Amino acid sequence: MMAQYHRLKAEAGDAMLFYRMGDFFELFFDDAKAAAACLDIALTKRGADSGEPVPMCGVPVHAAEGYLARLIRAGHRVAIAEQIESPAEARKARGSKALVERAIIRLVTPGTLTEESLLESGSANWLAAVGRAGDDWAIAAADISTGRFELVSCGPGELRSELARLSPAETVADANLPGIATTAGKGGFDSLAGERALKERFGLSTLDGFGAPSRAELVAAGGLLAYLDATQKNAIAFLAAPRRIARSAHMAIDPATRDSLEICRTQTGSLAGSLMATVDRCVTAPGRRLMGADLSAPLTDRQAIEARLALVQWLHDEPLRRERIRDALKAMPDISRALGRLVAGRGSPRDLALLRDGLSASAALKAVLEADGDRPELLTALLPDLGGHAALTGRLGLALVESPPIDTSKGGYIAEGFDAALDALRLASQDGRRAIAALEAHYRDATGVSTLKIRHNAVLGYHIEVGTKHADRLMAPDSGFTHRQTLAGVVRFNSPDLHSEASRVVEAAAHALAAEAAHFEELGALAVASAQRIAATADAVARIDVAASHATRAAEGGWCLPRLVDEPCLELEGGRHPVVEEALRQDGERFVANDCTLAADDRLWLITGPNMGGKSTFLRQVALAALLAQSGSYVPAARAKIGIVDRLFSRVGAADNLARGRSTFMVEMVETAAILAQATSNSLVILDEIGRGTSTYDGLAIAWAVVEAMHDQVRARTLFATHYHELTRLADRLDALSLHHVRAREWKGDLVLLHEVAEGPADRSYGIAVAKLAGVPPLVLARAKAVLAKLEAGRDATGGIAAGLDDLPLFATQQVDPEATDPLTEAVRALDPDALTPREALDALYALKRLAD
Ligand SMILES: Nc1ncnc2c1ncn2[C@@H]1O[C@H](COP(=O)(O)OP(=O)(O)OP(=O)(O)O)[C@@H](O)[C@H]1O
Repeated sequence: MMAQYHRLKAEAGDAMLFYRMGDFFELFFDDAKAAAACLDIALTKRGADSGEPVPMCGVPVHAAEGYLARLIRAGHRVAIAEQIESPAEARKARGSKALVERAIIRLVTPGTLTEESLLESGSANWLAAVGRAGDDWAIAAADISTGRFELVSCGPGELRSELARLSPAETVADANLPGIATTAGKGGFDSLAGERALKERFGLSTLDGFGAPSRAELVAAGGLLAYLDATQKNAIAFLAAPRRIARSAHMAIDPATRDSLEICRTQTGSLAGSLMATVDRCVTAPGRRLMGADLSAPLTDRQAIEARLALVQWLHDEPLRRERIRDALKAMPDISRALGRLVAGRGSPRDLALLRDGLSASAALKAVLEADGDRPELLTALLPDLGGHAALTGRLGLALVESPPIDTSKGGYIAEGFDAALDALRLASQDGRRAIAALEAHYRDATGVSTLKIRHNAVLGYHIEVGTKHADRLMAPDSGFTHRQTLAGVVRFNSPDLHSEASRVVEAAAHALAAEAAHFEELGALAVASAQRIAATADAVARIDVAASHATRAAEGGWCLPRLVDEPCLELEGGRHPVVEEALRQDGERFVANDCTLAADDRLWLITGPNMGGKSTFLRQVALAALLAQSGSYVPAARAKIGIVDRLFSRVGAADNLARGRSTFMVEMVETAAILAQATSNSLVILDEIGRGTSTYDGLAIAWAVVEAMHDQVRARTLFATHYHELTRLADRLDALSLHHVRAREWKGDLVLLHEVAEGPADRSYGIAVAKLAGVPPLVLARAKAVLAKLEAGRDATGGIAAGLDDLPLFATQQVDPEATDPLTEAVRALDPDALTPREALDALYALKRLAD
């Protein structure tokens, strides 16, 4: 057995090996130690290997899923080694002491899960494979729990953003990718192998139907399919035809921006408090997953966005229609995941019932939608996908009981009346059970033992049981009973009549079970045959659910339909931050709405004002408005006009980020550099107190230069919040920059924050007033005031730290002029190598070196 174990363990590699022994999965050696610690189960010892006791632990097979979930969540991967023959078969084939043959039937990894209990219903579970061909990179991503399959090409700089959009449960690659956690792939990262695997998988002779994937995409797809084959073994993971996603089709949002805007998760990793949590009103699991995908990847194609918005508006403007449709949606179970399990061969009759109910519900939804004449285009396009399953639902409706069990071993999921032969078998088994009950009554009479019972267990099957003191009566040679077993307190017997009735029951039940299993297989195959169309239905339902959710949320919060335009502007009237607004409302406070009017000739807003004044909130609400609008949602504002944003950047100055324990200033500068390199004139950039993580002089200097570069070079719509009051001087020189501040007032010595964004610079900084608000002791406050007075007097006398900056040449004239020369260049140009002797050449070299020094 140990030899077999070691062979399987070698095949499992770094995955833990679940080794099936009867009713348990056993783990040995280091696997046992790691699993016992992670699962908090007993670590024992068994036998010896090379003279050492073998550490061991085990989990019962029927409860394995729960343990698997915990191991996967803790970052382990698990290989399942099953018995692939019964002990009887092993004995028959290889003698009485033969070892049962085992094989790894599946590698359970975070990116290849299909079980309900291992997955989050509200989010997709992506497995991503990264491929590369020369300078081109690509990601092939699959969620085999629902069959989604995407191919995305990207430049080397975009890889992280794309992975951040997908947020995969597992990423596989051929080699280590710096800064990205990956699992080693299982080969196949090769464009020819990829092409072959895709063709084979989808039964095609050419991939033109998939839009002729790029070489890098084929490399990625090859790696992905090889990994799926290696982990799923003989089961076929569910994959719909791949969708090629053009990188430019959605707003580029890099990982730092996603973190900072807390789109699907907060910075601490929770759903509560994220944008998703405040926006989501979906009533189906596929809808919730699509909502997450939409918010993670807002569109850039105006028409596509407007098509989504038209559907939302259609649902928003008619509350009764909306409620009718949401009611129909509520009846919809998660058919995508049920289908994923069935395709992978891990489905149950319960999954078939989910399909039956879900597909009937979608047909009902279709009827509700068709009752409305004037439909938006997107809905008309979705309608056909909602129906067309009548044959399948009809058959499932007849075949299955109302709510079938997940466990098939006891049968009972095929409905009465579906199969006459099955009904007859069930009847026979029932008759037999009734006959056994009659036999029990008869034996009680005949023996006079009123406590006599006919029982059933796995070892003896049906048997007669009496208390020890009555046993003698049945022991008599002519009693007609045969003794089987004596236990403390009871004695057990058999009889010819019982034996024949019991055989009838057992045989009929076994045949009934087999008949049910055959029906399950046939029905499963029927469902799997229409997998692609069922997946399309699930997608259509999800799209409608998302639109209904946006409509509901907009109606709840009084949000507006945004107008999208191509020119780079961003106008919000009465804009609000949805998450902060909700948090304030829970505390019974009111959110102060603010306007924003960025335009080509007023594209950089410099915002000053006291701490806690609402600068960060304002910045983020503008970014979120663009993100929501482009993902097809209404916007928390009274009016919104938004020029399509191609890339969104949000950076928070180092000091705000301290809790994350990085070398903060460095990170801030790296990220700022990325914005300066990547943002375009169609981007939206939010910079919150950039430069504050270093000394005042350095920080101001960097902030100053970044503002100039954003204004002159990048020309993106930019909101820049800062405490460096000195920056406001830039307004005199940069014509598309304007000054704004969050208002505050001091009233009877106390600071009142108004959270209103107004024009012009802040009159002063109020830092000490905020400190007072925070409860800094009066003595310290008094001292701070004295120090401040001294500093301000000094500043007034010298012009402050920014004195002289007004004389600085404009940023543009600071550029390196390619024509300008320096003495070293002139000296080099003056040399004529052909006219020099070796000795003169050496002298010239010394002269140049001196000049350089
Ligand atoms: N428009 C608003 N209406 C009502 N309350 C608001 C508004 N904006 C912000 N607040 C409240 O003020 C708090 C502080 O806001 P925010 O973090 O945006 O301030 P800040 O100016 O960026 O502060 P700091 O400079 O210290 O980072 C928020 O948590 C919120 O409770």
